[in-house]
Amino acid sequence: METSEAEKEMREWCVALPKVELHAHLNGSVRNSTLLELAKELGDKGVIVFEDVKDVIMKNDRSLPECFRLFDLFHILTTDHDTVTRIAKEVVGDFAAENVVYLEIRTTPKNNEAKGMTKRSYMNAVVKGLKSVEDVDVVLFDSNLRNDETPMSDLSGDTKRKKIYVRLLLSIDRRETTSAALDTVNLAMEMKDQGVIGIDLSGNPVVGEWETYLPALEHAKDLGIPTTIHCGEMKLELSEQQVPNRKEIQAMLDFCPQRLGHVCCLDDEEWKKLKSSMIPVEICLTSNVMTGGAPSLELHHFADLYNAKHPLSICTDDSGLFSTSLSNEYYLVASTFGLSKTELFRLAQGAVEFVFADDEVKKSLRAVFERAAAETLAS
Ligand SMILES: CNc1ncnc2c1ncn2[C@@H]1O[C@H](COP(=O)(O)O)[C@@H](O)[C@H]1O
Ligand SMILES: [Zn+2]
Repeated sequence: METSEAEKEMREWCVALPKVELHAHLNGSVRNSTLLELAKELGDKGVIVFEDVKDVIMKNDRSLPECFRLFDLFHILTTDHDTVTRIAKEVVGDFAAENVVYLEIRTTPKNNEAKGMTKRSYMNAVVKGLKSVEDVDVVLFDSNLRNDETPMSDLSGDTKRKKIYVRLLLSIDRRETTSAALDTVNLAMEMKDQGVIGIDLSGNPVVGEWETYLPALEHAKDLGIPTTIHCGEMKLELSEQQVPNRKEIQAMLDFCPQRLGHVCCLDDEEWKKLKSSMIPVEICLTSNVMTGGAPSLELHHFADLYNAKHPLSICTDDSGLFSTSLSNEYYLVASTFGLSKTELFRLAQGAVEFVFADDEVKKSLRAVFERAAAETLAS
């Protein structure tokens, strides 16, 4: 009984904690209730069989290959302009509700001729969703920065409107060609004044080759667009695939992106290289354990990197797909690795330094954490 009271108090503390989310895929962050509603609509139209889809959505344990099959299904459910707008709006609302004060959402711009969709129109639909959030102040453009210093997260839980900075990263899917990847980078450049500030490389790690995306990532670098790369997310079982995988991890580290995602399966040399690089790592505990990138929470490489004082940020990856939240991920850090509230707070605060937004935003976020420190750490 006592434990559950303590757990409840800690969980509430993690919700109240101001947080920075740097690794969240739009289509992986959709609420299950929304997916079910969309599936029902398509079921009624005879496009899919609702009962089959329902079971897949509600299933909890998922291997990485299953995740990618599921994403193909999600994309059938979500990929029309109005639905993209809806999910973008909901996802921002959900993060803001748990006191995320700065959010980088990443999403793969999609061409879909049948729906009259281009990568640009897909992104316009995302931006429309971000602009249509009603209950929360969404700050989407740097030029919109206001000078007021209204606390964005209110730890005493009063009714002040929440405020959240939102920025967009455009993902290159590993299934894409060099030219499609280049299109995505050029689109990011075109949409710089609409909250797009970075490029991500993601998708099924057993698909595609580093050399295919490299020209696009180099192009981003030339244009001064920051990049984050999914790196070493899972062990490749087949021996003939282990070679390119090792080569790929090396190449990714050599590329020196601004951040790396996951880094679950590095060998000793690569760990050394990563640690000396000081490239910040986006840590996704639940995701890695559910997809097998990490053997268990207790054995997750978070502990090693944290003890080595490597720059880290705690992230959800796919909060919908893995039924988690950023507050829950912080709770798991505390309950698994025994971090104190002060250490947890410093971890959340530290992530401010790794955001892709400009210095003005960073300054404002630092102030949010400074203000929150006294109250949060006193309790
Ligand atoms: C679980 N670990 C993961 N590893 C690699 N890529 C992932 C991922 N989770 C999500 N994605 C990438 O994000 C897309 C869904 O969001 P968007 O359609 O872009 O909004 C997936 O199709 C995949 O490419
Ligand atoms: Zn990811």
